[in-house]
Amino acid sequence: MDSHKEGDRGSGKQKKVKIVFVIGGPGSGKGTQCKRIAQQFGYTHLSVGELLRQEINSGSETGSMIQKIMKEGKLVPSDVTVRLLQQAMQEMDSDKFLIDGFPRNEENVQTFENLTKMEPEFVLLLDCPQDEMERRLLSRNEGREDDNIETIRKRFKVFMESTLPAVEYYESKGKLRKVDAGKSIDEVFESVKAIFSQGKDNKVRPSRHCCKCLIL
Ligand SMILES: Nc1ncnc2c1ncn2[C@@H]1O[C@H](COP(=O)(O)OP(=O)(O)OP(=O)(O)O)[C@@H](O)[C@H]1O
Ligand SMILES: Nc1ccn([C@@H]2O[C@H](COP(=O)(O)O)[C@@H](O)[C@H]2O)c(=O)n1
Ligand SMILES: [Mg+2]
Repeated sequence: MDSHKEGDRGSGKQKKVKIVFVIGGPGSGKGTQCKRIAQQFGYTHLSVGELLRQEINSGSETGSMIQKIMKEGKLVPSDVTVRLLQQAMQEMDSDKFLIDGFPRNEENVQTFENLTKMEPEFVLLLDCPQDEMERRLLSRNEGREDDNIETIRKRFKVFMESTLPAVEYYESKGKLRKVDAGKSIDEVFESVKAIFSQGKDNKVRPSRHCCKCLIL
């Protein structure tokens, strides 16, 4: 896949595919905000966690490998994750994708760039204090196997150690857009809307501590 839709090749009309990544700690509200963004701004919402859970539910060998990793709060190898994501993107007739929960580490970034030859337009970071994320996950009640305190703590550690370096990569490229996600759903969406309405020009100034979650 490249940054132009396959079906447009040969017609002389090549449509550029727009990608926005949405990242943030576990429970920062990625899924909640993505649903609203998709509805209001016409994006196709793909949750990478959901794609991995679908693979688990398919009963495949890859699915049982993913299940063990998820239970431990760890990250699935990027070649597996990116191939599932690439397949889902190819199946959708869309030129605007909102990719929820990706990238989670620098390997995710490199594998995505290598396999798809695409880059995100920008990356939305939902920046939320850890105690608030923990409260939200413990009361989510959706039956997720990883919503227990042991796995939640492991997921926080992975976020700090593996995801934040990927956040910093996009910050250094001027592609990071950060919102305070510790507020109510409606208030967070107001900040998110401002970013999606302004598009490219709404850049954040680099800061020493790019993330509230850093201050534990
Ligand atoms: N701003 C908010 N204020 C209070 N509760 C929220 C807010 N945003 C989301 N929630 C609730 O917190 C829980 C986690 O939200 P959500 O599933 O959107 O997070 P997430 O970032 O996608 O988490 P995960 O990484 O585990 O998939 C849900 O029960 C959701 O309804
Ligand atoms: N890029 C990713 C995304 C997710 N995972 C694994 O799935 C779990 C759940 O993800 P959510 O986005 O639904 O929270 C996550 O804890 C990882 O185990 C992944 O490996 N790589
Ligand atoms: Mg989610």
